[in-house]
Amino acid sequence: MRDGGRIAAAKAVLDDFWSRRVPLKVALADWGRGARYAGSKDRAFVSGLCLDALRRWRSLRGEESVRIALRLTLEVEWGWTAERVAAAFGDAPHGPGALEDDEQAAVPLGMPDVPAWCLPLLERAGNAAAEVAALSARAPVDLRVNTLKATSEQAAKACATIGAQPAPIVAAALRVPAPPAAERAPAVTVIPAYGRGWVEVQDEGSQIAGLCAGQVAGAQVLDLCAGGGGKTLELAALMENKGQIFAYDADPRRLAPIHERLRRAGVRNVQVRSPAAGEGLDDLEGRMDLVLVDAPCSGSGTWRRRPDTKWRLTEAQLAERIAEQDQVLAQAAHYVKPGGVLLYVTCSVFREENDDRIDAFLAGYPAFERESAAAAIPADKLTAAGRQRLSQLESDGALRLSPANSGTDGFTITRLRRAP
Ligand SMILES: C[S@@+](CC[C@H](N)C(=O)[O-])C[C@H]1O[C@@H](n2cnc3c(N)ncnc32)[C@H](O)[C@@H]1O
Repeated sequence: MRDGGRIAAAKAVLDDFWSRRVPLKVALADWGRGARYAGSKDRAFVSGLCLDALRRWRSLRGEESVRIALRLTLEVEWGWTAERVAAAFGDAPHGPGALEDDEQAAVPLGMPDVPAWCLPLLERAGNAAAEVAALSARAPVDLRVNTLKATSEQAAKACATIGAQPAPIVAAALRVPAPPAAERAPAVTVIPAYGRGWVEVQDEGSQIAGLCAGQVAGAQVLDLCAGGGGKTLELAALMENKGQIFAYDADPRRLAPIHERLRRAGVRNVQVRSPAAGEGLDDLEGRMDLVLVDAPCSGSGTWRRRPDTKWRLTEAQLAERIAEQDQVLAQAAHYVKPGGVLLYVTCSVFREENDDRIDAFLAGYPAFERESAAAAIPADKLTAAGRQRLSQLESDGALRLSPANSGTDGFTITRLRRAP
């Protein structure tokens, strides 16, 4: 496809996204089905352009005009010259139509690139201007080395072909820097090291959240919101396949990929319990050394990777997530043994989904008490600089990771100990 055709396609996808408010990947897939002529490079261009436009939608004037947002994305983010952009727009019959004078003259606005109703929440979370800017940037691809199958040296060597470098905080983690705008990130899932189960794609912040489980080899662990198993796999490696993990999720469809992932990663200490098979958790009551609640949340910490989700989030949805968080915390409490730990994790930076939920929980469950999450991480799992950094990121009883303060996705981690 010619550039003009690709830009016109991005406009059609964004128009569809805004009119239906579906996930961007749905709008892209629907366009792709009708565009059999589009090759993989065309699809990557269209999706990359849509994502970059949505990352800075308000400051690139998307609320005013999709065409202006696309023009500014290409010029400001992708570094195209004004002449190249104008030629592509006006390339009849492929392009989206020649730019008008007012479209040519539009300059970016100094607007925060989040929905207006989220601003007070981010202000309460602190450092709002820097966080909003960091949440609107591209993210690197982080890899977790699966120590059940490879050493960090083996994995680092095998992933050098895709530009992976040591990540700054987690000792064995690898990071593929975000590619320059207009370039594609390397396809991690096609490299042999991925096929062999040596590495998993997992943001460094998510890896840190899992490490807050602490010294768990040989322990009895319930991963109550296991979903596709990202943290289950990490816990199994941390436990060196010793002890037992029960992986559960209220939504059996979310659990579906876990079986294949466990197999590929060489995990042997996980029992999947699915409500679809009528498998409950009653026998685990009061028996778990650790219950991980990787809670359903707004995902505000992941807006770098999924910028469409910030524009789709509504206040009603946030209220629903908050109700689910209260429910799942209360549920989790019953499985923690006396002296055991409840680890509460969200990929949200909002205090409303973290501190407020924990305060509400502790009011009803006074046997639990906050303890340091960063201090629980086994020392050898962090780089020296990472250990120091994390010790500075704990405040009001939670470890707070974010693109601006730790260079990771936003995660808030609270460790609660049940009295013996
Ligand atoms: C953030 S996702 C989990 C991601 C997963 N741990 C991972 O690392 O890939 C949250 C999950 O919580 C599940 N969930 C929501 N309410 C629940 C409940 N009351 N009990 C168990 N799971 C629940 C959702 O179905 C969803 O899969």
